[in-house]
Amino acid sequence: MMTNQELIKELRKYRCADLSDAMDALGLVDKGTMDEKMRPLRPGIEFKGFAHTVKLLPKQDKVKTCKTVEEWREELGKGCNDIYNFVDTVNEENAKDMVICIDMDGIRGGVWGSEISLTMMERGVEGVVVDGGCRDSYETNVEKAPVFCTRRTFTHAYGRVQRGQIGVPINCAGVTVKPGDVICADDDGVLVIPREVAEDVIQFAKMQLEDDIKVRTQHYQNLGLEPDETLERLMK
Ligand SMILES: O=C([O-])CC(=O)C(=O)O
Ligand SMILES: [Mg+2]
Repeated sequence: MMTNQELIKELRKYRCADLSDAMDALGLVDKGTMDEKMRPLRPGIEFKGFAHTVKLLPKQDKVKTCKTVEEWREELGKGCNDIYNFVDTVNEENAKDMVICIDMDGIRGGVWGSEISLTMMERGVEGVVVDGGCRDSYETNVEKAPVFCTRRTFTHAYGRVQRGQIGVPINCAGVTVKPGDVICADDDGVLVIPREVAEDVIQFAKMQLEDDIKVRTQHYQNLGLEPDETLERLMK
């Protein structure tokens, strides 16, 4: 049995493609494959970590009509206190290797954005996977925030969702994610590897990547290309 730290260090060597092929080898074809609507906010985001799950629910109460900005500030503050109660379950002690996974139950709303990205980057999370919306997308990319989401939107989460549960199994882009499952994200999408099979995938992923590097190294030579970091993943 590997420690989580040993496991994640090893899994970070592999591409989602290698890990997915390894899941295939174990008979788990597409069991952890999130819907392809789950995309990185920009090319080049890659991370792996352990799921911290958040479930939000469709808003039940009617929204208020505010007549003054003071009234609106108070109302929005109340709404945010409700929706964002998960923020303080993440801190500098537990954030390392954590991937926040949010299920918005199919509701529109930019629960993620350029401010909460900075909050979570300060705390030290590995990444964020939102089955739902991210807004302030341009700023979030300027900040180099590690965000995957199924939609971009300018809308807020206020008036659209409300508090659900934290640390329970969720449905995230078509896959059941349990707290502690391994979340693997790169330009191809997001793969969920249940913790209980995560050590078993390694030998198969290693085979896939070793074979790939061998074949592609030959192509690089044939084409007169300089080797790059994609051929050096196993040296990390
Ligand atoms: O209001 C929110 O929390 C979502 C948002 O726009 C941000 O994080 O910048
Ligand atoms: Mg914002």
